[in-house]
Amino acid sequence: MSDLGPDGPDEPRVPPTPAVAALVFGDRLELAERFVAVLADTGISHGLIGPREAPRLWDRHVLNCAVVHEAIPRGPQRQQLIDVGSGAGLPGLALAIARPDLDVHLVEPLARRTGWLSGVVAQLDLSNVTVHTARAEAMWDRLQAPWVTARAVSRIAQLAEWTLPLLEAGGSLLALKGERAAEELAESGAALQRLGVVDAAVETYGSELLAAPTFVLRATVDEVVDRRRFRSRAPSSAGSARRRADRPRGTRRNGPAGGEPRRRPS
Ligand SMILES: C[S@@+](CC[C@H](N)C(=O)[O-])C[C@H]1O[C@@H](n2cnc3c(N)ncnc32)[C@H](O)[C@@H]1O
Repeated sequence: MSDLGPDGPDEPRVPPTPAVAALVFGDRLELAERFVAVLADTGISHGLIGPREAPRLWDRHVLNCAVVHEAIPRGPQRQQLIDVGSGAGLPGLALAIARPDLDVHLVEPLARRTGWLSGVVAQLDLSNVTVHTARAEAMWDRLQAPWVTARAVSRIAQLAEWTLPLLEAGGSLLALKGERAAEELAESGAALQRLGVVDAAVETYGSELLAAPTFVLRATVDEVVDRRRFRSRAPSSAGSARRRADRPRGTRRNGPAGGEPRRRPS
């Protein structure tokens, strides 16, 4: 792997490790450095991250994502986390490196991206990561966790539709957002409530460590969300075909609340 950029020897592609990275990653710093090196190399050459991002891979991407681990208390047991729309492994891989006590599921529909992600997981020998090639909605019957993360996937109302059914009762969606997170929450608070969110707030992480802190829109549910609240059509997967086959004849997925069969007009 070359550490020189495409513009020649004066243009280093792998950014130097900032001192603060050791505070965030502790004894996993070397793994984080290897992740940054892969991002700077095949992450860019495979188009998962823009070439202009190379100099700011640490502060704007890997550290910016990893500091969010503070939102997740350490418990006596391993916890599951589902990262939706992982792309180049952000925030999922950054969190899996920072927190080996988490079992991280990367959910990303584009096979080209999950192929790359699986390669990185193998290269870094990360035993706490599983990669799924699927949309979030296709995982509703297959994964459930107390934590779901996402960065730059969609606005919060749409993201909530896709991800809330992946949460256990009491679980939280942690959506990494820009500076306008509070505005987005104000616009979408009512929609989130309708979707089953009982508590939503904007939190900041990394204020003492990073030049620009990370804004997280946290949306919490108190019970497993009834998927019939959602407009999103079930994905065409073996799972949804099976669910359709299981459904009594004459009923529809988006039937009236309570799941009563919709009556045919006589
Ligand atoms: C702009 S990229 C962001 C990637 C990464 N999270 C980051 O911050 O660099 C958005 C990603 O979300 C994925 N995506 C879009 N809709 C999705 C869905 N319904 N379920 C899971 N992933 C989705 C896309 O394939 C894409 O990789």
